[in-house]
Amino acid sequence: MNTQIIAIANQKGGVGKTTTCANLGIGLAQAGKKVLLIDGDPQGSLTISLGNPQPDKLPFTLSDAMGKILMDQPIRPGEGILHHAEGVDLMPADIQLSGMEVSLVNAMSRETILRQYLDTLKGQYSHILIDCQPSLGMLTVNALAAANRIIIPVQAEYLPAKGLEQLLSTVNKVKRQINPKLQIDGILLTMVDNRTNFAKEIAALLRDTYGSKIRIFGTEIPHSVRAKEISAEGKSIFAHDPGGKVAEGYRNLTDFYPEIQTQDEQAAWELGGKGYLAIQFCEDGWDYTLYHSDYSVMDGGQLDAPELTIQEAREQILEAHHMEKGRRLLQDYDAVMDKVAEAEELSADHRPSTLEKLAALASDTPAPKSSARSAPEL
Ligand SMILES: Nc1ncnc2c1ncn2[C@@H]1O[C@H](COP(=O)(O)OP(=O)(O)OP(=O)(O)O)[C@@H](O)[C@H]1O
Repeated sequence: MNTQIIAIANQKGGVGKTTTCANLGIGLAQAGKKVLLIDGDPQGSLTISLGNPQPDKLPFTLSDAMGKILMDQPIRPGEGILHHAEGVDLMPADIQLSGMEVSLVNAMSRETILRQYLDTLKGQYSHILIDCQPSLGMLTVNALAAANRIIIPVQAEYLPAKGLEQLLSTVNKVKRQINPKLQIDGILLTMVDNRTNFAKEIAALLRDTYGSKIRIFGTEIPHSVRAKEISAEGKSIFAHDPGGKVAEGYRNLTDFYPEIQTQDEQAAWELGGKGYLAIQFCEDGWDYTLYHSDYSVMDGGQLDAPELTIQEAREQILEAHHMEKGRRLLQDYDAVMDKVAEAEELSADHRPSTLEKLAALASDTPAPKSSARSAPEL
């Protein structure tokens, strides 16, 4: 099984990491995925919110698992993993994990201890979600080193720019030095209060500042006291308040999530009025086509660099075509391809047929010219 490992990270506390981890995880499990949640925070809030009010009474937690990896001791299959009634598995955490963080400082391969632990579990799950602690310390670095994706929840109440810069620079460092596969899935706005314009302003600010580099999820999680209640209940928002708006938000995020995986392999962008770029993963790298605004072909080719993420490939392609400046607005790939097909059909309709050409020759009047630049000559 190909396992997606998703770190839910933001060094700012109380932005909705735990709530997102639990509800996206349970949402994915309800959609038939095999999901493991990892509590990566010594506060154990994920562990508590999934019905284990006293994490320090649990016989085995993440610090034990990481300790065994550090000591080169074997871990029994499924050791310490708890099962939640709503279909997810959980590797819990308790306060001992902060002691583990201290011992990691002098350990060999200290950044990859969690990765080594997850390597023992990988084939058994389609998704592993890690709830990170609110800091950029060694435990978060371990989570980023183990993950291939990151979701960044941002509370829509504060200007998040400065903290985000720090987080992004840590992500880039981890990507450069330890984990080149790491990529940011997107920023998720949480606790959005629709009675104020604040969320809209923050979303607009985030789009302006990061929109060309990072996806800002179209789905937002509304603010609701019902979300606050779930951690005491030990269940998901889907069980606690299935008809509520927070459940709807997390349901939308869950539905959208598999699409993100597809978008990693093929995507299209509108280039701020200059046309479109479509990219698709192929065996040797990235196949791409640039289109004019009328969807006629401008240029195309292949970038022989399969190690790049789709966003990195996009930037290299645009740079090679001197189009690096300006906006890139993510489009629905299939919708763009439909438009391209329509434009091709239209240009084929306008292309003179052989009969028309012969008739034009006979009557000595010129045949109508093809309007599409992409159309091959007859
Ligand atoms: N959509 C929401 N509406 C209202 N309250 C929410 C919502 N989502 C989460 N909360 C509440 O906000 C608080 C912080 O949420 P959560 O624990 O998920 O954040 P966190 O980023 O994991 O925090 P920490 O950094 O401390 O681990 C909790 O009390 C939670 O119940």
